Amino acid sequence: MLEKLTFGGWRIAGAYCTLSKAGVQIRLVSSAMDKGSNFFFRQLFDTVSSTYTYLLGDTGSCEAVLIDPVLEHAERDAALIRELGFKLIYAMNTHMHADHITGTGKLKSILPEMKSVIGKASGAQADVYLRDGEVINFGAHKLEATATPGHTNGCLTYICHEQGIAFTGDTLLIRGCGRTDFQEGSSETLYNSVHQRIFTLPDHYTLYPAHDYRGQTATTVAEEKKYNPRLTKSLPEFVNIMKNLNLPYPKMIDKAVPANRVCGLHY
Ligand SMILES: N[C@@H](CCC(=O)N[C@@H](CSS)C(=O)NCC(=O)O)C(=O)O
Ligand SMILES: [Fe+2]
Repeated sequence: MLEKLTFGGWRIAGAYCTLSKAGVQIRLVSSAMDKGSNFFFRQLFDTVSSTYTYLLGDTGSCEAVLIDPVLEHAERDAALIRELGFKLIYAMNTHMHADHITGTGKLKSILPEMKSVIGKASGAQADVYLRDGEVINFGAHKLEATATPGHTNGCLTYICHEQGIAFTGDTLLIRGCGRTDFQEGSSETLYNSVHQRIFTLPDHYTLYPAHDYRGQTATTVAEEKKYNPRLTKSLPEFVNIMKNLNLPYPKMIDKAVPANRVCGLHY
């Protein structure tokens, strides 16, 4: 339900996000990406796992989707969604995470009308399973699910062509990429996914990863094609780099993977 607040004759109304008085309307919700297309974008962060969660909305219909929510922030995310007057229709994961428990299960109990979404090849439970090329609609906007396996089998990149943006999960990180040494990791598969499905997008597309560990927020296809220190290399060089990353296992992996297999329903 859209909350309406009034003060001095002015009225604030939900995700239409207008301030109105005597026929005068001022738009409140704006976004760095708003090109007059009713597209709302907000990047949220979890400092513990360095995970980005993305809230996307259609300010005309008020329908919204959340990408990669984190369990510990389900209340924060639900409060923001309510404040802005959005109706969450999908909480989607880019893959079955190993470093944190997804917020989708808890969000379902707070906002029961929403559906959880994950790639069919992830092997995880959800309300909606996506395969390569399938599309999620929210209001007038679309996200295309593109299979980008390699970090895990079920990794999906969600692309919004109309805005020139893509959510790459852990497949492509800013000047990096997802590790390939656990779950169903395969360096060759990840390399091919990035080169065939992400680097073939237009150069200007902005890429939003599921994590960043160095304080960066976004990148572009052109930047990563030029500066990614792993993926600009040949396939054999890339495989060798990945073999020698020697990263410690994520602290939460033994709790997170079983919980995420049921989309965080039992946490
Ligand atoms: N230290 C963190 C885990 C960090 C980590 O392994 N990140 C993953 C993405 S989460 S599955 C990764 O792929 N990193 C690639 C890299 O090059 O850093 C923890 O303990 O949770
Ligand atoms: Fe991951």
